[in-house]
Parts: sequence; C-alpha cells; structure tokens
Amino acid sequence: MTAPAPDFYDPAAFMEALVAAGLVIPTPVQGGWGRGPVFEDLLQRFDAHVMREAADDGATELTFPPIIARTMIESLGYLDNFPQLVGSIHSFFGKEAQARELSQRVHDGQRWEDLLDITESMLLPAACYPVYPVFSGLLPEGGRLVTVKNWCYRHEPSAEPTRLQSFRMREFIRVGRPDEVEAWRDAWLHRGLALLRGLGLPVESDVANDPFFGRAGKMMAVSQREQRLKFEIVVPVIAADRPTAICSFNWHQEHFSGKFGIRAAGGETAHTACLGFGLERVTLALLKHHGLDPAAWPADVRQALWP
Ligand SMILES: Nc1ncnc2c1ncn2[C@@H]1O[C@H](COP(=O)(O)OP(=O)(O)OP(=O)(O)O)[C@@H](O)[C@H]1O
Ligand SMILES: [Zn+2]
Repeated sequence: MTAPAPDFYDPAAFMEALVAAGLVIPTPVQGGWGRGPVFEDLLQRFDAHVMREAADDGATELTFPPIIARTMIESLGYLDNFPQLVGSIHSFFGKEAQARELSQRVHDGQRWEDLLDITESMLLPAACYPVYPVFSGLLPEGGRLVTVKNWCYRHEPSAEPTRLQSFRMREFIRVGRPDEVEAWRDAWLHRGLALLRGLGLPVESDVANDPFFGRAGKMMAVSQREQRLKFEIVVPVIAADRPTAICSFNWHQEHFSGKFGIRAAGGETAHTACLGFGLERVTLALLKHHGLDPAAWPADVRQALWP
C-alpha cells in the first residue's frame, strides 16, 4: 500500500479534486452541490447493495415526498430540539397588487420575503419521520419493518464536502416489543459494520448524540449518551482524528409510539428504532479510500457493487 498523500485529509483539496473529476458539480449553495453521473451511479449502487444484503428481512418499502406537514414537525418536538436545522416552505398568497409589489422589489434589488406566508409544509429533516404515523394502532405479532429512501434537508451550510444541506438517507425503521426492537438494533450494528468493512472502509462504531440546541440540549445529549440510545458508524473522510458518521442507529424507545398511539401485539406501548445510511457520505468515503476512479477500485469492492 502506498502512503496517503500529505493533503489526504484536506477538505478543500478533496472538494477541488471531486469537482475536477466531474464527480461533484458546484452550485451557489453551500452543501447544495450537484452530483455527476459517476457519483450518482456509485450512490445508487451502494443503496442497491444494502437492499440486497437486507432482502431476507422483508422490509416494506414506502416512498414519501421530501416534505412533511408542519403539524408533524411541531408534534415531533423538532422545534424544541433542533430549531437551528429547520427548513420551512413559504409561498405567495397575495392578489394582483401584492404580486406587482413583489416583482418590483425583486427588480429593484430589495428584500421581498416578507410578502410570503408559511405553507402547511416544511422540508423533511429525516427520512423516517413520515413513517411513524403509519404504525398507529395495534401492531401484528412480531411488529413491523419498513424501509425508505429520501432527500433530507438540514440548515447546516458548510464548505466541507461531507456536510450537506440536502442529502439522501436510506433508512430502516423497526417497530415492535421493546426486546424485539433492541435486538434488531444490536444485530444491525454488527451487520452495518460488516457491510461497510466488506467494502474496504475502516469503520468503527461509537455511542453518539444528536446536535440538540442550546444549554438544555447539552443535558439531553448527555442523557442520550448515558442511555446509549444513539450509535454511529464512523470512518475518516475529511479528518484522520475526527471521523465522519456514515450510518446512525437511533433507539427512540416510546418517543414516537407514545405520540402516535403505536401498541405492540400484546397491547403494551411499542418501541421504535431506526438506522440510516447517509448515502452521499458513504459515497464520499468510498471515493476517499479507494480513489476517484471507480474502475481502479479493489476487485472485491467492485464485485460487491457491480454484482
Ligand atoms: N449534513 C449532512 N450531510 C450529509 N449527510 C448527513 C448530514 N447529516 C446527517 N447525515 C447522514 O445521515 C445519517 C443519519 O442522520 P443523523 O440525524 O443520525 O445524523 P447526525 O448524527 O445528526 O449527523 P452529524 O452528527 O454528522 O450531524 C448520518 O449518519 C449521516 O450519514
Ligand atoms: Zn430515523
């Protein structure tokens, strides 16, 4: 093996190389870059690989748009925990006169956003959120397993290639008796590590916490860690000493099932857990570790992704 180049973990140099190779297409939005055909092909191939590995689990695939009801965001407590990340959809509800004013202000280079009003929707921050209400009521024996893939929005603009404002997640969502759900989470933690190591990524898992807002948020983060409710699989992508989370496991216990009245087959309140692969981050990790030309990737990695 050759030693990595000195700039191996320079995020700006990595981004520049991705752009020069046509893998990534710059746009004026930080963390809003476009994907070239090779990048997108790799991302879809990784997703297909995950779906093949999970095929025997029999997850039901559901598809939702990348928007979510404002009332859902309110009831999920997202505004209490992550107000810094939200994306809210606004539109124009005015009449002719206001439309003329809007147009005039745009042409005059003045601010115009106060002429908009909120709509009933917000941008989806996590692919699993629309799924929980689907489970409302009494679950069948053995609970349920659903998978979704979706675009997620988080307002965390950054020039760093692995921190996007709009990105995709492949998630699996398990709901059932507390012991079933915990066992599923534990099993997938091992499966996830094996799957990613099988693609030549030097991944590790660790207890983690969500980026809860503010001072009260610090305490929530500590408690989440103490209860070991969140795990991440991490791999160095833009820094050797600060590995990037490419897959996260969240055990919500009764958080969602209490809100949406989800009961296990025996009648007790169910538990839920989800796991999500960050698809752009996995793709970036593969490019970082195997090089920017997928034709030259190790044979076993190619075999897994080009079966
Ligand atoms: N801003 C982002 N850009 C790209 N991928 C992301 C981003 N935020 C999260 N992800 C991916 O989605 C997965 C699931 O999201 P989750 O909410 O658990 O992330 P997170 O723990 O908040 O991530 P981080 O701690 O890095 O902000 C993460 O493991 C990661 O791979
Ligand atoms: Zn989730």
